[in-house]
Amino acid sequence: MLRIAYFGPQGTFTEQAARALAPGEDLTPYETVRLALQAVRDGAADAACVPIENSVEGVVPATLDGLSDGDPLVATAETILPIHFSVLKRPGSGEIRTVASHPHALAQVREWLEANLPDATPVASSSTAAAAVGVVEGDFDAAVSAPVANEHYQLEELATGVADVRDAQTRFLMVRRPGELPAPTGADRTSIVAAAVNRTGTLSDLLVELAGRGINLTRIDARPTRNNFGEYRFFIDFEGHLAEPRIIDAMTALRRRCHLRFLGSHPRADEVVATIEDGAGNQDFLDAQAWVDAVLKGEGA
Ligand SMILES: O=C(O)C(=O)C[C@]1(C(=O)O)C=C[C@@H](O)C=C1
Repeated sequence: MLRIAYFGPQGTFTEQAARALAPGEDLTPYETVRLALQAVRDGAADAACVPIENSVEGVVPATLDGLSDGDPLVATAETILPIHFSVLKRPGSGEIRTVASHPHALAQVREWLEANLPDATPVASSSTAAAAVGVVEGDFDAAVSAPVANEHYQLEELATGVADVRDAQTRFLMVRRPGELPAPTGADRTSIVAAAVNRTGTLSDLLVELAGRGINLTRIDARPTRNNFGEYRFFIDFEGHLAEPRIIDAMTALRRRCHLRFLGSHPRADEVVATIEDGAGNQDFLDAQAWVDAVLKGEGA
């Protein structure tokens, strides 16, 4: 049985994602994303499930930072969950003066809170489930949690199906120590961290390597390196798999231009097939290489 670390405690959206990605495996909650990733680095877990990106609030900074520092980890699978919340309180409790949740969750219910609990002070907690635990323990009056949190904690639903934006979604990754990559499917995502020198046009130079090969980006984020003020790392996700000739061509070009960390190539949860422009397919790259090889051997010109 695989040992799966996940961003907990029990009752987070991440636990739901871990159950979907690793059904029947041995799941262990960790209080922070960093600790869940550390468990994999230390060998205490075979893989970790962590949130990466929400359709309303954007990336989860703790995950980006946790993947770019420390020993390398690579994503081997992803899942996307619909996100709507339940607001939980202690059974029979009175006035709601504080309402706690993960900052990403609070940001997704800001309008609902203004309309329904205008006098309650929002308080950040380490996760949506940690907020529910805090309500049980009397630290807060209400928690904005995943609906499944109600199965773990003895709380009462004040409201459910709460979301400022309908159809909000969060994408989660399963990450492991580097090893064999999942096979390409044609609907894959590759993730890298690029640390380029601070000079005019540096980001544009990196993006040109991808755009020039017809590779479609699915996300780009910048995070400070935390060493020198104003110095950033770029987190770039794009369509395709490292095993494809067109992606190999792009990655070798990027590797010459900047320091790269590979964060994985794996099937996309939404199964969206990669956009391939005319002349930019894998066979085009193979044909071009075969022509150069023939010229070198004196078999063509
Ligand atoms: O706190 C949780 O339940 C989580 O799994 C984290 C998280 C996030 O990091 O965005 C996951 C999904 C929701 O968008 C809100 C919180």
